[in-house]
Amino acid sequence: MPALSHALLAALKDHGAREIFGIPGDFVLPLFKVIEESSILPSVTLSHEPAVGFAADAAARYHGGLGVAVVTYGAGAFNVVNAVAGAYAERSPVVVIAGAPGARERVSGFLLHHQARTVDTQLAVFKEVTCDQAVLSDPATAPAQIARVLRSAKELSLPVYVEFPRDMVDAEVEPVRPLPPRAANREALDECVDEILARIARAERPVIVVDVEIRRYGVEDRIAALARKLGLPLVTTFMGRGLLDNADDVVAGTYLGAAGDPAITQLVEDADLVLMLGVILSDTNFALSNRAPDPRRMILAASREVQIGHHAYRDMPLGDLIDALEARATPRATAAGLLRQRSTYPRGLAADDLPIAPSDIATAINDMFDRHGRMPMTSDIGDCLFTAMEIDNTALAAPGYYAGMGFGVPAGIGVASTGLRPLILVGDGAFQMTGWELGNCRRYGLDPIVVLFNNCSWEMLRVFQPESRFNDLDDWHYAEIANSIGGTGERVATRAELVAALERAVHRRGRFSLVEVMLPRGKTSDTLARFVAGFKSARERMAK
Ligand SMILES: Cc1ncc(Cc2csc(CCOP(=O)(O)OP(=O)(O)O)c2C)c(N)n1
Ligand SMILES: [Mg+2]
Repeated sequence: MPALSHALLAALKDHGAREIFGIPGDFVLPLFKVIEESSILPSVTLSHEPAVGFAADAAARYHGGLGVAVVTYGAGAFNVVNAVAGAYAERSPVVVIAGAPGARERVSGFLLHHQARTVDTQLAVFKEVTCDQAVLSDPATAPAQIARVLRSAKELSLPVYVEFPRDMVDAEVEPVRPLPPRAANREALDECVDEILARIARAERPVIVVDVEIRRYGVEDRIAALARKLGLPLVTTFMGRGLLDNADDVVAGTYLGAAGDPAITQLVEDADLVLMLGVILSDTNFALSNRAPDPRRMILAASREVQIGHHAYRDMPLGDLIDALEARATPRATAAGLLRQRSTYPRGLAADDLPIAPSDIATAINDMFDRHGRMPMTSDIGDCLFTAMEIDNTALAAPGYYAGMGFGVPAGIGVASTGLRPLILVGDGAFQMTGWELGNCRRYGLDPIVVLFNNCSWEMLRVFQPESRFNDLDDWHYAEIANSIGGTGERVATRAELVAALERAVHRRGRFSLVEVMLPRGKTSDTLARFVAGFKSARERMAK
């Protein structure tokens, strides 16, 4: 019989994990030894546990499997809670494996180091940010518990928690037998599909809106095929930006309500049927809608449910639904109707001596992608994410709903660890939180390109509260620091310098490149400016 540590690692791999991110500690040292020596999964250690969580989250978003974060008991585990909360909010299946005291320690009578209120406080905290939990303290039940939580992570696309007492690493157990996926009830599925297709047939101006769950459940290509067959226009939400990046004939643009492309906004808000697939009904996706989502003209397929008007079908996996819709849909209007309008993105930045504005960065990146091909992107929260809306529809992992800072750089390291070369967008405030993780790139041979928006400001706060001096950050000269932690940094202040530095970064391989873009305080991207105007007018309307 295998040791529990080996059984768990093999099960993670069987369920779609591709790598492990972590930081060891005495409560997981024996487990980390097995991880490193068994090589069942490659492992990457980082410098601070929030980054471990962000990297595991972003890796899962890109390879479509499970993200894995291994941390020590207490101090390590509590450090990763915020990243796991963000993964929960944005439907990312991260498996948190946290060390814990062994059976004898628990009854030693001592208060244990790293313990908070009680020995089980860690489990109690993670119950709030995971969909399922397992404590592997009994060899007889451990394999079944592992099978259950890993199926939960995959089926619900949500984080799960595995507590691994340090005296269980070598415990002999049965191998983990994966549980069968839970399919939709066939009759309910047929009834649901008939109702959806009937609603589409009656609609005169239907539209499809997609969001992150279509990637989490691997159905992007099938949805593109469905949109083509039905001849329906399709847009992404703010959170869903970058989805269907290989289906330019299908994606008309991104719906941003009052802050977006008016033609896209009209497509959604004038629609008499909005088919929402994998959509998170969040404020960041819909708060700027001129017309709030209306259940009478909406079908929402998300979280294994399909809501039509005011009734719902339960236990309806998105993949089963899309397969059944695609199989039973009859072709409609010509595909030409798909792209009545497609958003256009700025190109052709003049390489001149003018100072740089945030939207110039988007134009320079569009030009770079045209010359060298699109790169997978990660972004932090800040004006960099709003600027990303002006970059052509490219694969993107960003905290567009949870909106937690610190995600961008570690997420980029997570994506780079999957074998891709990402372009990372980050503001100076967020970089101050987790940007230093770039110092781990050299030992793993990772060479992401980082574009750092240095406005020496918490600019997203300043636009709402300009009178506060706490928004004035100091200038830390990040490019200089990059050179001392294994990368190459360049500081640019004109559009010509920006274009040249990006070109050098693309050709520079084997070490990370950091392009520190100097921006004036008070100047935001065009998209953020429209968002702020939209939020302020929405707030004024609510105040009346
Ligand atoms: C973990 C966390 N703590 C605080 C905040 C609150 C916040 C949202 S945006 C922002 C300023 C971001 O500054 P940065 O320089 O990165 O970007 P920019 O605005 O373009 O200049 C803060 C402090 C959030 N969202 N998450
Ligand atoms: Mg800033």
